[in-house]
Parts: sequence; structure tokens; C-alpha cells
Amino acid sequence: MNIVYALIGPPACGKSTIARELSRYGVPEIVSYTTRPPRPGEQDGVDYRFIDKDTFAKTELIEKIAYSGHFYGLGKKDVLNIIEKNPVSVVGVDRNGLEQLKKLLGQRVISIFILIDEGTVIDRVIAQGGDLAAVRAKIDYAKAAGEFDNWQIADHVVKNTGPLENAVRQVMAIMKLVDLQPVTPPQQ
Ligand SMILES: Nc1nc2c(ncn2[C@@H]2O[C@H](COP(=O)(O)OP(=O)(O)O)[C@@H](O)[C@H]2O)c(=O)[nH]1
Ligand SMILES: Nc1ncnc2c1ncn2[C@@H]1O[C@H](COP(=O)(O)OP(=O)(O)O)[C@@H](O)[C@H]1O
Repeated sequence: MNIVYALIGPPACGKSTIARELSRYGVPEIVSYTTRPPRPGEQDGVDYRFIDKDTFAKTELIEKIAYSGHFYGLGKKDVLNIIEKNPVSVVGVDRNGLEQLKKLLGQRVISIFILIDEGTVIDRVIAQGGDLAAVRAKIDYAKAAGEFDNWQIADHVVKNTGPLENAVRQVMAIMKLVDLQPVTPPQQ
């Protein structure tokens, strides 16, 4: 049975980073649509599929959100295409996204909660010169929405408070991909 592994967890816990690392091992990621314009360095089809509002309105999505004046969502066809063609794939979602995926795919979805504490998130954002106020607001919102407690509903929990490689290896072990070697070099 082909499986989509859904990475869940609070903002900045490392969902996108882990998914990006997995793509180096040939594990495809289901990429969201957004109406937000690309930021410098972002690639269409890798970070997001960047589309306009009319196209977004016409695209069949399994879940969507409005955030900061832009729309984001997961395409139904993308989910079905990827699961049909790949034994193992990955997607980063919030709790509602996970619920909608389960409605569509049933037991073909396995969830992995990426565990992190608030202090580590803040340290990482400061270390990378990120917008601390914006992240604080997101963390507060995520706390209120219970995103920090979603380990309770997850099938697996992986800690991402140490080196990224450790978390990636644990996720790959859950995926039963322990012997895979990277197919592309690390990102700069
Ligand atoms: N529900 C849902 N949320 C998404 C999707 N894609 C991105 N998001 C969320 O939208 C928010 C904004 O994302 P982004 O514009 O990349 O901003 P940033 O996370 O602040 O850098 C983040 O909290 C993402 O996790 C999606 O397909 N569905
Ligand atoms: N193990 C790790 N060690 C150090 N920094 C990390 C690690 N995992 C993720 N990060 C960094 O933390 C930040 C948030 O990660 P991201 O993947 O964007 O989170 P999410 O997709 O869950 O919001 C990024 O800047 C990323 O480079």
C-alpha cells in the first residue's frame, strides 16, 4: 500500500526543512498552492506552486487557509497523483490538513509529529536573523489552536531539537527507508 507521511507540528518545528531533505533521497513532496508572490530564492513547484487568485478559485483543494491576505491550499489531484505513483511521499500540514487527508486517503496517511519546544524555535529564528515578532505571533496562534499538543493525535513523534540529520534519519526509519542514499547533493 502506498503511503503519504504527513508531517505535523507547530510553526518552525522543521516540517518544510525535513521534507526538503527527504526530496534529496528521492521522496517526493506534495507542494501547496499559494496566491502569495514568490520571495527571492523561492522556486515554483519546490517551495510552493505560485498561482493567481482566479486559478486558485478554480483549483480543487482538499483544504485551504487565508493567511496575511493570501490563500494557501493542497490540491486534490496532486495528492492523488503522488500517492498513486509513489510508495512513499511526504507533506507538511496543519491539523485540519491532516484530517482532510485522512478523509481522502484513510489508512494510506501516517502522521509524524515533529517535536520542538518554543525556546528552540525562538533561538533558531534569532540565529537566522528572522522576524521574531512574526514568529512569536505565529507561535501564540499555534498554541491557541493546540498545534503544540498534536503529538497526541500523531502516529509517530520525532524530536527536531538537535542536528537536522538526526530528525531526518528518524523520519526515514519510520518510512522504512533506512538504506537509501541521497540522489542529490545537500543544499547550500
Ligand atoms: N492549511 C494550509 N496552510 C498552509 C499551506 N501552505 C502553507 N501554509 C501555511 O501558511 C502560512 C504562511 O506561509 P508562508 O507564506 O510561507 O509564510 P511564512 O511561514 O511566514 O514564511 C504558514 O503557517 C504555512 O504553514 C497549505 O497548503 N495549507
Ligand atoms: N535540526 C535543525 N537545526 C537547526 N535549524 C533547523 C533544524 N530544523 C529546522 N531548522 C530551521 O528552523 C527554521 C524553521 O524550519 P521550517 O522547516 O521552515 O519549519 P516549518 O516548515 O515547520 O514551519 C528554518 O530556518 C530551518 O532552517
